[in-house]
Amino acid sequence: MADKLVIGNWKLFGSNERIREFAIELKALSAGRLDAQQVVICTPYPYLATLAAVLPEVGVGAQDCSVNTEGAFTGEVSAAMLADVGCRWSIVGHSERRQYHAESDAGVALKAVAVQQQGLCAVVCVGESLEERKRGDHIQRVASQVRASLEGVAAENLVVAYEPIWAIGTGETATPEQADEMHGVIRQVLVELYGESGRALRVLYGGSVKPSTAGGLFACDNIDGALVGGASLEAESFWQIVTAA
Ligand SMILES: O=C(CO)COP(=O)(O)O
Repeated sequence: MADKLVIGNWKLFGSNERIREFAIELKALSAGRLDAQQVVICTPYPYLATLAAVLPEVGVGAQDCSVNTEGAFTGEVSAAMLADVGCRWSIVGHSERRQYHAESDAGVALKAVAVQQQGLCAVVCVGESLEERKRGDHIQRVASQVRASLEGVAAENLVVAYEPIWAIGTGETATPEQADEMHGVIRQVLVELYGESGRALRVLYGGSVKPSTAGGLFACDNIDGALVGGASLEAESFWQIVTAA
């Protein structure tokens, strides 16, 4: 498992029954080789506590978090609540949140701060659209997204995930060269923002990661792990990606 970090993002999938089956299957496949610091699963909110109970061998993560701590904010879930149910990670700024809920870079940064203030690790997502890549604007776009999405965010308990929008759920993975190039750019920005501690931050790749593509991506110097959507829903394919790390 080297020192890569693999995070599964279940998005809007799952059920109590599915999580219990998944736990049994993953325990059987992994036979004691799981490390909760390196393997994380982000489920919908209602299943976080179940996951923490049935699969303590993995880190438990949420897919979003409120900027608010408590109050009259119907429908929101705070970082303190996430911590309270055994959650140690939260994705913030996923492109699906940015697209369907109009989340801005500034809003994402506030969420990351809220997550970190409760001692959770924030997984901040960035990534360009297909149009931006075709125009040749992708490097500049992602660099500016990283800067703006990390405004006020600490280097401690921070992971950045590069997820090109055109590669999410499309079956079209970025090539290791495309991903490694962008990860190098992101690392440069992290050094700009945090000095030498920025160099040690983990930058994950996400977007159609499959057992067949994980090895090539993980072989790249700048790729510190993966944020896996579809392939994290089955214990077998998820475990194959974890073992490729
Ligand atoms: O959005 C993703 C993970 O956050 C990637 O999803 P897929 O792996 O299904 O492309």
